[in-house]
Amino acid sequence: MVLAQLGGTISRALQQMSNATIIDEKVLNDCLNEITRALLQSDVQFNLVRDMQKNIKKIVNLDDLAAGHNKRKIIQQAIFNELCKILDPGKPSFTPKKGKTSVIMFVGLQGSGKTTTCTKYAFYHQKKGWKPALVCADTFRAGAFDQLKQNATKAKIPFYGRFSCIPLFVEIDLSCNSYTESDPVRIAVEGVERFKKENCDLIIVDTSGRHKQEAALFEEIVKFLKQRSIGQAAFDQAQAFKQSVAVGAVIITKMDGHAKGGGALSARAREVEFEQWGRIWSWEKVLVSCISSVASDYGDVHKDDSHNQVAATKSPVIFIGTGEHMDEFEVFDVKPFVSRLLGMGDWSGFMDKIQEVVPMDQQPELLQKLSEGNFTLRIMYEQFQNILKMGPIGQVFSMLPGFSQELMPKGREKESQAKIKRYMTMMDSMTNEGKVGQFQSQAHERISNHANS
Ligand SMILES: Nc1nc2c(ncn2[C@@H]2O[C@H](COP(=O)(O)OP(=O)(O)OP(=O)(O)O)[C@@H](O)[C@H]2O)c(=O)[nH]1
Repeated sequence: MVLAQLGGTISRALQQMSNATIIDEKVLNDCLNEITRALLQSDVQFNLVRDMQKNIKKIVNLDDLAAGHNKRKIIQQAIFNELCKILDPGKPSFTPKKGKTSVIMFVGLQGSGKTTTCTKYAFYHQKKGWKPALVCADTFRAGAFDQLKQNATKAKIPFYGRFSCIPLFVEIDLSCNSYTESDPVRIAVEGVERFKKENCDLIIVDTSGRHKQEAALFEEIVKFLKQRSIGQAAFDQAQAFKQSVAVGAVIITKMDGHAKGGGALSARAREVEFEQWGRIWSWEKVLVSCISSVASDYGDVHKDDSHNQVAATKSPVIFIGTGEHMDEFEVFDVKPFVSRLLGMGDWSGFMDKIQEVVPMDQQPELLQKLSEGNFTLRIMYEQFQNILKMGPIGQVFSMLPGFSQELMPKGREKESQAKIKRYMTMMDSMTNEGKVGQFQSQAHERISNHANS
């Protein structure tokens, strides 16, 4: 993962600077040059990197810093702040409110990862106590409905959609309320209405991917907007949004693999096409655009395209996709992200994860047991379970200071996860065979022998 390499290189440059006996101009320049090289290799725009270097040199004027100043700390802080500046769109992101219905429509180019990300987004919120639902309005790609259905079923999230591969209007009554229909607008409207009645607070609509060059870009979604009888006033208002307001938020997908994600994340506002997004925006509030950080996904589209797309939306990045699995999905928040990138950890994210997996009502009980020295095999088993529930362990560990993603490539991460599962199975069979007592008394015996010797 290029981002892991970027983080590793920057941390190493900082470490080398910290190890120097005296911080002089040469040490500072070496450190900045190393960071600059790493950022450019990750596709961050040249101008941004050049400005960053200039700003840091302005802030860290070694001649002016009196003796006694902690130069290392000042340089580190300046680098941290400048990296945050590069990634910060300077605009708050859209945040849906729990308990209040929000309809979120996912848009993006073909293959950017919309269907996968819809489920990740729903799953993430479901774990936090939301009531999400998925609507598949992608009737263009055969298999899109099946893909969403499969993912939704796995995550136990209600879904609505229709098969597009079977001839029009042949209605097949399935238990999942899905039958054939090729009009995505109708499907989306029906799905949204249905889940509103069921009091879902996060209704996520997956749409079909569009190729950048298509003339009828998002035409069906605009139709959808009209059909929603929002009234002329609202429609006019929506027109007024044209170009000035685009999508509510952006999710960058495929930040794993060979993506040079730095560029996609740091893209700045620029006028580009997709003007229709402005109109779509006011329909039921929010559009989230999925943008792949892998520029080659778009075939003949220019390499720089992922930058342009983020820029086009002028919207903040809210999540990043880091793999094909449901839990390979991370909140994107500039400061914690930079902090993790530099191996400085993200304690608030870590605590958030812990609270997600250890139910609030069980936390005092667990603490009580631990404080009494009452650590049993059962507790250990439950904690292993919790670790697995927290998501990919590389993702979790990267929230701890000193951890570098480089240290845990995906293969090794899976290996560790598999080992934990093996230990759990062993513990399970020990419990079932009543061997726990035997094991514990053996362990006690060994401990007391050790203490006596
Ligand atoms: N490595 C990686 N693969 C991803 C990620 N997100 C999606 N994918 C993969 O990208 C491919 C396309 O994803 P889809 O979700 O089908 O994309 P889509 O935008 O819905 O596609 P269309 O509906 O055809 O436009 C699939 O093979 C996904 O598994 C990610 O974050 N990392």
